[in-house]
Amino acid sequence: MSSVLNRLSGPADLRQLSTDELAFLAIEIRDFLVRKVSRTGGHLGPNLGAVELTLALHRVFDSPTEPILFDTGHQSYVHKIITGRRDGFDGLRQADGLSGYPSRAESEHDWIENSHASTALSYADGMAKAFDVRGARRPVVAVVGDGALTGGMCWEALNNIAGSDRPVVIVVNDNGRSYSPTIGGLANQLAGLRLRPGYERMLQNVKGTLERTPLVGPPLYDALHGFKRGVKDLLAPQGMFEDLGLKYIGPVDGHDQAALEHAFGLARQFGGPVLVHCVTRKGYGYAPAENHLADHMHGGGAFDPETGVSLSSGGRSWTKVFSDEIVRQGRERDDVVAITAAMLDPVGLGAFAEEFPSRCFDVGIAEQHALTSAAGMAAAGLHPVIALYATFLNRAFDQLLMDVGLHRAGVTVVLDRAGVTGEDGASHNGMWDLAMLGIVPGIHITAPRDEQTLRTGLAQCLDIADAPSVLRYPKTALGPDIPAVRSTGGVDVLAEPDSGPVDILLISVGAMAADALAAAGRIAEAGYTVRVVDPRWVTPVPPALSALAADAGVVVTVEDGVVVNGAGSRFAQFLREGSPTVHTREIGIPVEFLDHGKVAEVRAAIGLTPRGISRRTIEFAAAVLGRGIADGKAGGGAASGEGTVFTTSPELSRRSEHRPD
Ligand SMILES: Cc1ncc(C[n+]2csc(CCOP(=O)(O)OP(=O)(O)O)c2C)c(N)n1
Ligand SMILES: CC(=O)[C@@H](O)[C@H](O)COP(=O)(O)O
Ligand SMILES: [Mg+2]
Repeated sequence: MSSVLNRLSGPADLRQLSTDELAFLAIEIRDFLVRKVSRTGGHLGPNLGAVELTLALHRVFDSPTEPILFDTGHQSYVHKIITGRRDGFDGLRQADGLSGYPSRAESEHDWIENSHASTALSYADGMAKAFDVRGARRPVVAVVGDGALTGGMCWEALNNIAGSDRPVVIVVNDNGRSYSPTIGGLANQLAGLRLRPGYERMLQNVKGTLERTPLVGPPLYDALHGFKRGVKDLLAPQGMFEDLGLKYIGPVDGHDQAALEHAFGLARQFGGPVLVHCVTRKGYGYAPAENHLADHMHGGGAFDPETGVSLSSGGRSWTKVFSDEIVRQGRERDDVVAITAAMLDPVGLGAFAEEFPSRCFDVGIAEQHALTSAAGMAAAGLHPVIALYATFLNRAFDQLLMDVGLHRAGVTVVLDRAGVTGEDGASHNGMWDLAMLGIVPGIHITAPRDEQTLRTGLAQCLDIADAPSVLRYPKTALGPDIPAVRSTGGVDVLAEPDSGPVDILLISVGAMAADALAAAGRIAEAGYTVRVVDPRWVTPVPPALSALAADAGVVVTVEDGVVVNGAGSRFAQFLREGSPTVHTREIGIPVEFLDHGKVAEVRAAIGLTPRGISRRTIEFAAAVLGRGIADGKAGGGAASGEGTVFTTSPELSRRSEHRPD
């Protein structure tokens, strides 16, 4: 059979295909996904599991008029292939290339693009209400994973959807996994339903026989139709959904094209809120993914398509250091417990869970619940450590503020993927935590710059029993330790000229230290004296910053977080209280949604590089200190000297020769 994939230009073409052509297309798509994603990296497992489901949806529903929404969106590659974007996969998740999630800029078939889980049902509810108000009632389809279904917003939406007569079609893509097996009562309920995948097929056979039976057949089928509810209750107790007022169809074999299309046809015909329970397998059709027990190749970088083995080296990572340190702490303190929101291994809690199975809790994709549940644990005498990706804390701000902060609960939140994360696009950058959390009364926030300060910082957080504490670090590779030249009042001085006052105090937040030091080298070459410090704690602001600022002409902060109300803003406000005339400048991430691309590319685009930091710092110093960049070499200002003697720790000065750009 000649390629079907190559002659596919849009969903309408799907409806002309024969059963055999569809089956062949599914094979071609799987082969395409493995070939492309093996080169670019991405979410292979989820998409291999959604091939037949997505094909069936586009054959039964008329996208984009009848919207098809993907919760989280990481499983929408097949949808993209079907909707004319096959040729873009060589640039998947790359700057100016195809997004790894739905993107309204890419296609009219993409209605939503937030990669935070558990939102699709709410969007669907809203759209269905809008179509109603506009007198343009039509089905809205939301594909939601069993993992996403553990998120609270789903149940808020279900409450609204089930209570209406609007045609919202909820397609549960149930593969039993988030990254690891999905947890909780809902998962058990779905698992119970999954055990009977033959249910729909059995029903089809009965229906077919009865329809062929003249006279008694049809009325008997109607009777059976009523009985079907009973049969299902017998075969698949699914009262949960039907008691909510949702019609339940399933469980359907999520890889049986005909069964899927039949079920979606029933759902479309029903014309009201309906849930179709599709049982799929993550990684289906590609043995390395099916056999990858950790997460069925849920996500990740480039890999060998023959074996599925990752091509990226393990190497040191912030996550691995946290993973090691939390186990160490867990051995010393039996009050330390850990919480993950369905990301046990990605956030580095796998080792802790293995050593302390009774002290590690996976709450599902339920960050809000994680925070308040942790507050409950703290109230009962434990010290919980919640490990999240920074961006996913956004939705749990009120819980952190009120349920933890107001209650002065000793809860530690460890934020991985803080700062620019790059390839996962706008909604995955961990860029809002410093700006968001600084307003929580009593909160303690630390940003380590290396392994040593991560370990120390975590231990210090665990010693805070009467307030929330937060420790945050990035996705980027973990470099060598950056020792301090000296410390003053808890503030680490990383580099300074040999003598006293300086033109510029450069405050580096957390993992920006290496870039800040590289920038300082450039600044010194421009003839300015500069002291680089790491305050270690963003809040409470270390008082020693005041004296350091008093000894500088200008103060510049650099952080991997939004620059409005970020750490720099807080330092500036603190310093102004002590010295109203202090000149401060903040360098960080602009208040924008950043397009996907490699971390280095995104940082370069926003000037968060040694070159960008030094340029903006020098411009600011020149403007305030009254010296043009050219004559900056003349020294003057708070300190002078031809060029600048620039003291860092010995090993550091060797390294700064090879400064990152
Ligand atoms: C609020 C939020 N928390 C965590 C994540 C990280 N995350 C991305 S996909 C995923 C698992 C999703 O499982 P499921 O919905 O079952 O989809 P599947 O990958 O199985 O198709 C998680 C936890 C996220 N995207 N959003
Ligand atoms: C959708 C999803 O799974 C995200 O949470 C993201 O892909 C995580 O990626 P990293 O773990 O590579 O940062
Ligand atoms: Mg799943």
